[in-house]
This record gives sequence, structure tokens and C-alpha cells, in this order.
Amino acid sequence: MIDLVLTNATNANVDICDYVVSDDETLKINFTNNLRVERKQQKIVTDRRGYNSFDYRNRLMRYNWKEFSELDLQARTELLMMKMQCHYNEAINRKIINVEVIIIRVKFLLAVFDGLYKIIFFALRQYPDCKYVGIYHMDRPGILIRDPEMIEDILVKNFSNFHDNDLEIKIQHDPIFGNNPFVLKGDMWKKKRIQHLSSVTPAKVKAMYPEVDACGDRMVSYLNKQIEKTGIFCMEALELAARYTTDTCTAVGVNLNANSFTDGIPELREAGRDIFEVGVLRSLKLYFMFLIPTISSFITLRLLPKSLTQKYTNLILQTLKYRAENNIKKNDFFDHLQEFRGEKQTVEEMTAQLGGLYIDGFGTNASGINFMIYSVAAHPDVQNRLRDEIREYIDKNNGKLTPELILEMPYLDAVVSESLRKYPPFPNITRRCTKSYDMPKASANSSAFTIKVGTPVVIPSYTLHNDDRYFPNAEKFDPDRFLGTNKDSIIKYTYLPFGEGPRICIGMRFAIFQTKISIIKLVQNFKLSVNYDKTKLPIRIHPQGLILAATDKLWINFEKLD
Ligand code: HEM
Repeated sequence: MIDLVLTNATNANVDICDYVVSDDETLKINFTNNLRVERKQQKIVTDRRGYNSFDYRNRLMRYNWKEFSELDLQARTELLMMKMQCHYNEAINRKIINVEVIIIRVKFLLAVFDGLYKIIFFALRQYPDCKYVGIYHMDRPGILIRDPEMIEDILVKNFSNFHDNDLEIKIQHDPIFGNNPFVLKGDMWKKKRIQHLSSVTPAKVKAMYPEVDACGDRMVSYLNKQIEKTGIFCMEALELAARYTTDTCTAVGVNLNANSFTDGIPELREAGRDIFEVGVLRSLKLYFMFLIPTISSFITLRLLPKSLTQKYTNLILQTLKYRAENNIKKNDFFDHLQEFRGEKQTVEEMTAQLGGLYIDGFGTNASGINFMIYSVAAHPDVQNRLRDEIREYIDKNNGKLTPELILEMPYLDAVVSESLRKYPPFPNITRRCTKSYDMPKASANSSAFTIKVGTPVVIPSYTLHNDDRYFPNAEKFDPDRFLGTNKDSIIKYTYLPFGEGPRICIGMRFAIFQTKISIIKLVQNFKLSVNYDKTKLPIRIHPQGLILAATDKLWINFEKLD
């Protein structure tokens, strides 16, 4: 979350945002010295157009929340940033003591919860020629990268300088998430990553096909049953996607049927809700974990509730016992985990790895499939072309769908890629500087800049994917971008749904495979259309989601094909 964005701040050597703060003005923010607010003369800060902070405060006070939320992106962001500046001014002018300043900042923080991605959009749009801009992450200055070559430098070429993700979770506080490669650092990360990778090799993913295919069939028979009752069946896309991913994760994880397509809400689906839940409390928790990791390492923060950790642990214990007693071997994730047991893998570690499958796979996949269902439903031309391709390929293969065939269909691949472009489930990739690094100049007029150890770095995938510069007419859902030579013209490191470099998503192959199977099953069997009466458009992205989510539900009509 951004605390304050500044431009050419007196002591800063990075070009940042809109409000010029010069020596003779009230507020002086020292970028290199972790937000030091100095009281100088009682002067009023003005922005480039001559508005001062009080003008902004008056403007802010004239908006009620509803009016405010209807302002366009730029106006909202400007107001919020100015509002914070007013708070600081007030705090300084009234010589408020530090605790009050902290309270003011927390209040502002809640207001800014309105969406990091919007502020990113704004900051980057203001500085089209800068390779990177500075942002404040609460008390820590950070760097927002927008230049594709620099992204490559950070994610790949100079990985050793940006080795870790920027979040802090202690294994003893949250044994499941704390053991996840996403969170781990240094050598522990390397070791766990290798273990995880060995369970999602191409051959192992292919071998999971019968289980995932069976989940797809269960989804189809559930929809068919509902259609029989009501003719056209309307369902929220995310609920359908979440049930499907709960089933697939459980099937490939422990070879069990999670029964997500029964009428009631089964336990694991219910547990999955915890992973997806968005709300102020959860956002604050994530905020602390990601953006103020120094604090979160002192307090007991866990991403997953204890009850969910217990559910996964029980699942592991029961499966261990059942398989040992009945001498059962399956080609699933669980048995791959068992292979590591020689290294004295504890039940906690196994639980962490299984939990990891749910956390990493369930939320992101369900988000991806949610937006893909919507996109296909909203574009009948794309849907028909996709259906024709699927039929043609299956017919040519004697009516059989196989894992090899799924990977051969070019338009299917383009539809999935385009959906992940418009709606990348992970909207931002973060790194923490682990070895100081000399950056190239941000722009011709900037001075050189060295990133210090501990500085957070944000790579805004969602913003890059939706930038007209890299994806002309970015608003349009157009799978042709990913076909033939069009695909070759995409600038490297502007398309990052799964990240890049040594920390690239481990589950990418499985995620794409599972997503493709879901859309094949749906388009093969049903006509999908958006229920425009129930769905509020245009889609608004939920400001508090760590994983991309729509603020309003996306309702889809499913009809039998003629
Ligand atoms: C559509 C679905 C998915 C998307 C969009 C996605 C995206 C991502 C992204 C952007 C990252 C960060 C990469 C980076 O920092 O450079 C990541 C990391 C990771 N993902 Fe996924 N993911 C998906 C599904 C999965 C699944 C199904 C699994 C597990 C089987 C998984 C396991 C992981 C793990 C373990 C990491 C941490 C890797 C590391 O730090 O070494 N993901 N994912």
C-alpha cells in the first residue's frame, strides 16, 4: 500500500509523483531516510496546478462516499493523496504528538485501501518516461518498476540481488504458509522449491489427467441437473470455479472426491472460502504480512486460521493411516510427498505442502477460471470459434479427449492466455532487495540510484497487462493477440501471469492444464452467456484482494446446446 508518492522530493534521487515539495515548503519528506517529516516554515504545499492542500481538503469534504466512489480513477487517487498530505500538514501545524500522527496515518491507510493497483496506474501514467518510480509502503520506501528490461534485470539477470519475496511469515506462527516456497527465503526456499517442482513435472501433470477430467465431468453433470430443473441455470462464475478447483486440488492432492458439486457446501469448499475471503480484517492482516513485514515478524500472524490448518493436518493423518493399512499406492501429489519422507519429512511439512497446493493453486486458479468463464460468456464469437476448434480436434482424434490433444489446440491456448492477460490472478509480483543494487537512471533527468538491502520492489503485472503501450487496445478481449506471429510481437517481460525467473510459479503447467479442461467441458456442453440483469458492469476490481477478484459477482447463464 502506498503511503505517499512524491516527485523530485528534496533529498530523493528518484522521480516520483505529483506534488513537488521544495525546500521552502512545509513538508519535507526524505526518501532515503525512511519517511522523516521535518517541520519547516508554516507554508502551504501547492500542487502543479496551484491547488493547495486546503483546497483539496475542501473538495474532499464536499464529496460523500458514494459521490467519491463515482469519480474517475485519476480524480480519486489525486484526492486521496492530497488528503494524506492534508493530514500530515495538520499534524505538523498543530504539533500533534507522534501517536496521533500514527493514528492519522492508519486512518489514511484505510482510505487508501481503495486499491494499490489504482495508485500504481496513476503513478505510472504520470511518469510515462520513467523506468521506475518511488512509492511508499507504509514506513518503507519502495520501488515500482515499469520498464520491461529492468523487470528482466530484477527477476532474472540479477536475481541474487532480489532473491526473496517481500513478505514475512514465521513458520512457528503459520506452519502451512510459512513452509511455502512463496514465503521461504535463502537455502530453505531452494530446497522446498526443488521438492515442490518434482511433484509437478510435465509427466506427473499429464498423469493427473483422469482425476481432473473426472472433476470436469462432475461439474457438467451438476450443471445438467440444475438445467433440468430450471431450463436456463444462472450461477455465479466464481462459485463454480471455486467448486471445480476444490475438487481438482483434492483429487490430485489426496485422490479423494471433495464432493463440491453436491447441493450442500462440503467441508473443504467451506475451508476454501477462508483462502478467498476478502474484507477489512483480512486485508489488514495481508497488509502487515506483505507491506510491513518487520512488524509481522514480531506478532503472531497467520494467513490461515488454525481450524483450517487442523483440517489439512487431519486429512494428511487419515490418508497416511489408510494408505499404510491398506497398502495403497496412487499416482497423486500425496504419494510424491511421501517420496520425501526418507528425508524425515514431518507431518507438519507434508501438511504444509498439501496446504500449499490449496493456497497456491486454489485461489489463483479459481480467480483465473472465474474471469475466463466470464470472458467466454461475454464474447459469443470467441465462444463459437473455441467450440468449433474443440469439436474439430476431438473428431480428428476419434472422439477422444486426451492430455496431448488439450495441449495442441491453438485457439484454446490463446483464449486462456488472453484471459490471464486481462485478469492476472496475481496482480503484483513483489521482491525484496537482498544485495544492494545500482539502478540505471529512471529517466534522462534523474540521478543514479542505488537500491538498498530490504527495499521492496513491486512489478505491477496487472498494470503492464492492461497498458495500451504493450497491448494495443488493451481493454479489448482479443485472443488473436496470442496466435501465430502476433504472439512473437509481445514485448518480453510485459506479460507475467506466472512471474518469471528462478521464482516463476511452480504450478504453472498444472494450472493451465486444469483451466483448459474446465473451459473445454463447459463450452463443449453448454451455451454460456452473461446474465446482464444480475451482473453489474463494467467489472470493478476488488481493491482489497491480494488475488484478483471482482467487487461484484459475475453471473452466468448456462443453457443446453441445441
Ligand atoms: C492460474 C493459476 C496460477 C497463477 C496465475 C499463479 C501465479 C503465480 C505467480 C505470479 C507467482 C509468483 C512468481 C514470481 O514471484 O515470479 C506464483 C508463485 C508460486 N506458485 Fe503459482 N499460480 C497459479 C497456480 C499455482 C498452482 C496450481 C500451484 C501449485 C501446484 C502454484 C504454486 C506456486 C508456488 C509454490 C509459488 C512460489 C514459487 C517460488 O517462490 O519459488 N501456483 N504463482
